Amino acid sequence: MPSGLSRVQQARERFFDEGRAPDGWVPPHITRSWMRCRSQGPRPELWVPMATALVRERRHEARSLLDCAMPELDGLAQHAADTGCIAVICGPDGIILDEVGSTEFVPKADRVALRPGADWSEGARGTNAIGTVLIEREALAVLGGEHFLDHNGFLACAAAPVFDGAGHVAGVLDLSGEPSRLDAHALGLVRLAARQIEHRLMLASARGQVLRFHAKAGLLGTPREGLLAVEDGRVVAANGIGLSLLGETWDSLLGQPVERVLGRTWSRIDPRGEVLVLPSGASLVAGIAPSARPVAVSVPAREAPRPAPVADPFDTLLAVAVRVLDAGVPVLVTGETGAGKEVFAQRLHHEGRRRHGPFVAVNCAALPETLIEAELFGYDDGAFTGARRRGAPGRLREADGGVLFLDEIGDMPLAMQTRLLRVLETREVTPLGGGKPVTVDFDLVCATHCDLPRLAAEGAFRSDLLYRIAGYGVALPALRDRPDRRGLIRKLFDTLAAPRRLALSDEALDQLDRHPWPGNVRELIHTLKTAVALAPDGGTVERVQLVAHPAPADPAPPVAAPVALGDLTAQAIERALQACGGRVADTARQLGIHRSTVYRHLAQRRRGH
Ligand SMILES: Nc1ncnc2c1ncn2[C@@H]1O[C@H](COP(=O)(O)OP(=O)(O)OP(=O)(O)O)[C@@H](O)[C@H]1O
Repeated sequence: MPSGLSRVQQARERFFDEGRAPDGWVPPHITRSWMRCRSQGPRPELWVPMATALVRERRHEARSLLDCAMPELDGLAQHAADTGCIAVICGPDGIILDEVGSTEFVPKADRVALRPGADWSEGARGTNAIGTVLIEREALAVLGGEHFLDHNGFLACAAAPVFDGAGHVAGVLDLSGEPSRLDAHALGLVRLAARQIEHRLMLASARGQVLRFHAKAGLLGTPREGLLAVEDGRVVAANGIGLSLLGETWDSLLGQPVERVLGRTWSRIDPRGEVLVLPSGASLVAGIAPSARPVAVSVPAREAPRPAPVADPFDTLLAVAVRVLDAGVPVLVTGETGAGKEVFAQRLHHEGRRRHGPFVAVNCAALPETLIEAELFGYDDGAFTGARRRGAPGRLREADGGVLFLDEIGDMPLAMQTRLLRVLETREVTPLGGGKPVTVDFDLVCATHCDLPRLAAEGAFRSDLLYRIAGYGVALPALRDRPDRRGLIRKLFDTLAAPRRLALSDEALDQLDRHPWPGNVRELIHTLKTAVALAPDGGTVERVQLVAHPAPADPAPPVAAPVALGDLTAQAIERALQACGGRVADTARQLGIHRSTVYRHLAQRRRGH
């Protein structure tokens, strides 16, 4: 379908390498989207699957959209299967709710997580047909290299918004395939199907009396008619066709007295149809639609077209934790470094009741003790003399209405623990400098690699705070203990290797599966990235380079006692810190460890451990 792929290539070079606007080289909606995506900064490289139970819940929430879309999806399924594409329907947040189409394309779509439960908003995936439609609010195509992220470059997608009667996007319908397979009619097809879904959705859900109208009498009663819902003499909903027939927009029309729009004679309209003379002098044929009724929900929601993947402990833990957090209970996530505690917290936010509020993450080990108080609780104008004279609200207040994530909570100094406890008890924050207390409302997620009950027993952590933050505990398993380890390794490899079309040999998979992974998923991702970087395009990774770690089951030699290892790590960090002039980021890079490990070391040094 795309002609001029090289133009896109040139546009990419202009934009990504030279920082120049790609105007005229790609369609204007692509330019606008690239600009938005660049200003948002980097996005996660990997897609973390949504728990199956949560996908089911999303589908239940969107059941009227799905019921109304089902006839169109069934219609598109055949077209998609014949052309080697898939058709998907998403909710208003860009989460894919259902997919149908070519079984041949599904595994390829899977590589980039184009599947139910995945988030295809622009914020998550950069420029793509679904996410860009949600922002541009019109049907459009995104072809090959027009995708913001390189690894989506093998896709060609055409999508159209589905509007409800108030002009909100209720969902997005999308056709996706490889550029050579998506035909020239795809955009017209999704646009037409989206209109039909809107028509059905409006008839099924509009309040009041629904009027149908068109300039041509023969189109009355078809999905190409205009619809207007009237309640208490005012317009409460309209479909897009109705707006264009009347020359209105949702903003100009909703809430208006119906006489203003349709003229005095509107009340004479009957079900058989009547000629209506508008205040503008134009005439339309109008009738009354059968009374609105709630959409039938007896049809069971469609299940995802493939069997559920091997049980992912992350998924199971997440589904329960979301419910607990949504009930206002603080969640404490524990697990080894790199096990995915922060990813878990982000997903709790993303899938919980506060998903539209902020996600504010504070790494308690990364903040110098002198700054942590101001950073968390904020300060009033004049609380400090010198550089920053204006006040700051503090991270706790920034989290209002959202989720506050306190990472490495075990490293929080005792004085700060006391203040935090007071905030959690009173739900009020008092900024430094004696300002007035401000009420805050957030859901709390904390994480730690420490044994908090032991710290509490030793007096290094307040036990009353421990009870407050650990309303519900989630212990993330280490990678070596995960039953789905092989599947996870393969999935991460496939995602990272997709742009290079690499395969992973069974021997390499066995080798990865046997490794003890003390650095958990973080170490696995680094290892896979290195393997992918070293392999030739289109080849097979036969062996991977692994750092030698003593396997946990190995009889450990006496010198490798954990304490001695801990000391060795501390010495290595100290040496690297010295060599890097105390710069944490450089130190972490030199040692190939995460910055938070260095910060944690510094925090322990501060506390004299
Ligand atoms: N289930 C997952 N799928 C994909 N990537 C993951 C998953 N879990 C973790 N990761 C990746 O592994 C890395 C480490 O994850 P994260 O920072 O959440 O771990 P952590 O337990 O908070 O580590 P630390 O205690 O060292 O801060 C990140 O790059 C993250 O993107």
